[in-house]
Amino acid sequence: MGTSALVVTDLHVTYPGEVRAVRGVSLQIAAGETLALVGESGCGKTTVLRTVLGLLPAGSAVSGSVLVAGTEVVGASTGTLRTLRGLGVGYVPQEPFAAFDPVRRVGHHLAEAWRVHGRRPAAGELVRALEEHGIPEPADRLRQWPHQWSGGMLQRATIAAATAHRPPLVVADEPTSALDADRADAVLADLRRSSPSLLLVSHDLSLVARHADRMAVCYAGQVVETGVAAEVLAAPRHPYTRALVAAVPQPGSGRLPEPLAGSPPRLGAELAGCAFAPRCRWREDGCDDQTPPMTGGLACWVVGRG
Ligand SMILES: Nc1ncnc2c1ncn2[C@@H]1O[C@H](COP(=O)(O)OP(=O)(O)OP(=O)(O)O)[C@@H](O)[C@H]1O
Repeated sequence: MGTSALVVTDLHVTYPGEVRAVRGVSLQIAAGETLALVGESGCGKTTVLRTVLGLLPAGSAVSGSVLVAGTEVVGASTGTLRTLRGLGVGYVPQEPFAAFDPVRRVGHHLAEAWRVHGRRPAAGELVRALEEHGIPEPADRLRQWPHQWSGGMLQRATIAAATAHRPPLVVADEPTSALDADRADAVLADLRRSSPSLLLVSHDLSLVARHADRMAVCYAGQVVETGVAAEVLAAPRHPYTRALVAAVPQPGSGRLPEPLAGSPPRLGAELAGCAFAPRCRWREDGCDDQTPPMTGGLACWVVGRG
């Protein structure tokens, strides 16, 4: 078997101010695979992504291991991380308009993917990059300003920049949340086609169902369930995953969405027991005592036993 695109082992990240955003996350992405990281706002998805990119704010405490195509990110030098970004891992941001400098032409932004590595794109390389992502009349388009492009086209240009050097892994943080459903599907299809392996952060479970091979469900900085995306979504096992799925409207099913009551724990303190227990309808005595271990893709004292 070849080297995995990403192996995260027992990752802990604490931001300055004692915010324990990630608490013992382990993940693996095989070559060719798309893994979706899902969960409510604040559960630590972006923090995992920032760690993979080596872009945590100064003063953050990190332990564990993050191997990107075999290269250790945790504790790596600034130089190693700079080389890794773009060559080892490409990044697609959430908001394409925010990613582009409004007073620079699109071609300038795209060329930056080469400049950061001390290179200059060869003649025709920028045009080819846009062509590969279905941008019509790329030579003319390169000379345009970001505001002359649609959000979907700009997001294809960020994908072109992220994959310019064919990195083995691409990470994308809610890459289609600013797009309508049709454009979102087209952009996701483009992203998957051009990414050898993909870590996709998304809160949109229907998008995950259509585009991810596997998924990991995150709650309060921990992974509580992981598995084949279609199987997890069709038959969620963890009480939190069940609640997430039940909260999604299913047009035509005759079933009303059930919003998840309560809020996640504050991330300042050590958590005792299962972090989801205070919101869990299956909670039993003992759930608060110890954190359930991840066994067979599930971290739950009650469901895991049954
Ligand atoms: N620079 C920072 N300093 C301190 N706390 C931070 C910092 N960045 C994020 N946090 C906190 O860390 C926790 C995890 O944030 P993170 O952005 O990883 O969550 P998320 O699941 O990606 O949320 P969202 O879907 O809203 O982006 C949150 O409580 C957040 O407020």
